[in-house]
Amino acid sequence: MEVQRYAAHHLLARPPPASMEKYYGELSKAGVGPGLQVRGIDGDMGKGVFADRDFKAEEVVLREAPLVGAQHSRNKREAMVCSNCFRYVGSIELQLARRLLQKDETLSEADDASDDDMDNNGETTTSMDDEVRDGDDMDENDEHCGCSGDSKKKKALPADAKAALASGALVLPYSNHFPLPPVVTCKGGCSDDVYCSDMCSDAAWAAHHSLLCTGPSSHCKNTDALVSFKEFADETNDIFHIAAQVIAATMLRARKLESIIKGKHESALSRAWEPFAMGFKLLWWETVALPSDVDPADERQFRDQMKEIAAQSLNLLKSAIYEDNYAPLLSLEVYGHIIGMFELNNLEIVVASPVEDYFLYIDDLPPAAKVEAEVYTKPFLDALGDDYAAYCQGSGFYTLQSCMNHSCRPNAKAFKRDEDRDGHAVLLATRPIKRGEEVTISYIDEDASIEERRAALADYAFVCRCSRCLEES
Ligand SMILES: C[S@@+](CC[C@H](N)C(=O)[O-])C[C@H]1O[C@@H](n2cnc3c(N)ncnc32)[C@H](O)[C@@H]1O
Repeated sequence: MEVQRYAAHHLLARPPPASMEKYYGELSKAGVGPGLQVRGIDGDMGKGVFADRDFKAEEVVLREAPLVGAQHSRNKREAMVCSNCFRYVGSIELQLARRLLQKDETLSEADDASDDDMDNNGETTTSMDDEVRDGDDMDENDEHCGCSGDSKKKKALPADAKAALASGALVLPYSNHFPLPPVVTCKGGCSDDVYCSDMCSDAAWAAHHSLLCTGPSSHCKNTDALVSFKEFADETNDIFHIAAQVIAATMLRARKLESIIKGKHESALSRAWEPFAMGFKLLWWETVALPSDVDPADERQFRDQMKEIAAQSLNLLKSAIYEDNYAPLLSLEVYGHIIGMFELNNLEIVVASPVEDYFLYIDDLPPAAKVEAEVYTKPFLDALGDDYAAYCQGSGFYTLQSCMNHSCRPNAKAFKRDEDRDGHAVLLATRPIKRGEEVTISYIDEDASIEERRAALADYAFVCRCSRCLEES
């Protein structure tokens, strides 16, 4: 046990500046983040990202794929996207059918819930799940077009219309203007994940999915436990899905390295862990800010509940993929720090939907063509209501973006352009950035007052020391 604890501490130790700079230097030589350099900062700020050349205002500073990431589970049921690169797949018809079926399910769940409420004499309850569920408060991309379906007057669609959409028997006008890559199913045979190409399927399989697949060809030793782990994550916190990716990816890399560094499990594990060792981490349940609806007197109980939920999730994952050689990686301490790392570093994955583009296109057609097309499209738009504009939502950990410090006077921002239709993080310069200057983003709404900014940054567990906060305090 002591040995295991030591090994977990070893994994969680902050890498010394020299090995950190070597790691990012090698990434830079390999072409990751051209024009940027990661280096240590004086004081206790750890590391930051610096411009290695001048950037013009509005220029792309960084475009980077997530190291690990997942679509939020609720969103996964309505938007069908590649689990590796987050591009939409299939066809407009298939996407519409999925969305409509999901809407039906949500409505029937709501009916069941209102029946339950009646059973509870009308009382409503809040549970821990409300605190730990993640990603329900997306605020990007929520501009709606003027073509919103009329949900008040909506008529139920016949079931066969949805089936015809899903099977491809019903082709909507102009949908061929929005071609999507074909759906590639998981090579392990699970129905949880689909891909846009064999390349994406192979990449995910090699990186982590071979251990996290619930299908018949999975390499996981107990797929029943894995199914329970995934259901538990869906019910409590999506972030557990991504934590499992980190663990599976590290185990798979360590196995490969072991064949090179023969018999040295520990050094193979440390080397395999390196991409995540670099991420800034704190223990999840001790770090998250106390939600406003939790009484400060109940703080300990709140944190203990979060720890308990993490422990339950980890136990399910261990039943599925535990191996003695990687015991420290599967300790609660490391698991809690992986989730804490996401809390402090992750970026929202947002991908605009081709379904919204499609309805906007129909809305913009010349009047005669529009009337003709709407005979087919309007019933679907009405059935969807505002959901026609739902987009892909998820969360990802990005190697370079996660090294960027916050400033209330940032010089860069995360911004998806029209052409950015995948899960890459895209950062644009908000003003000219000179070579040698630190590249900073704002983690919060920087237009708020200093008090509001401080309160919002409590979620990230630090007191801001940017030039603006220093001036204003
Ligand atoms: C996403 S990480 C940024 C990279 C981090 N400096 C590192 O060494 O990995 C966020 C953490 O960096 C530190 N940080 C970022 N911006 C800061 C700021 N303006 N003032 C003080 N600390 C900051 C905080 O500890 C914060 O939790």
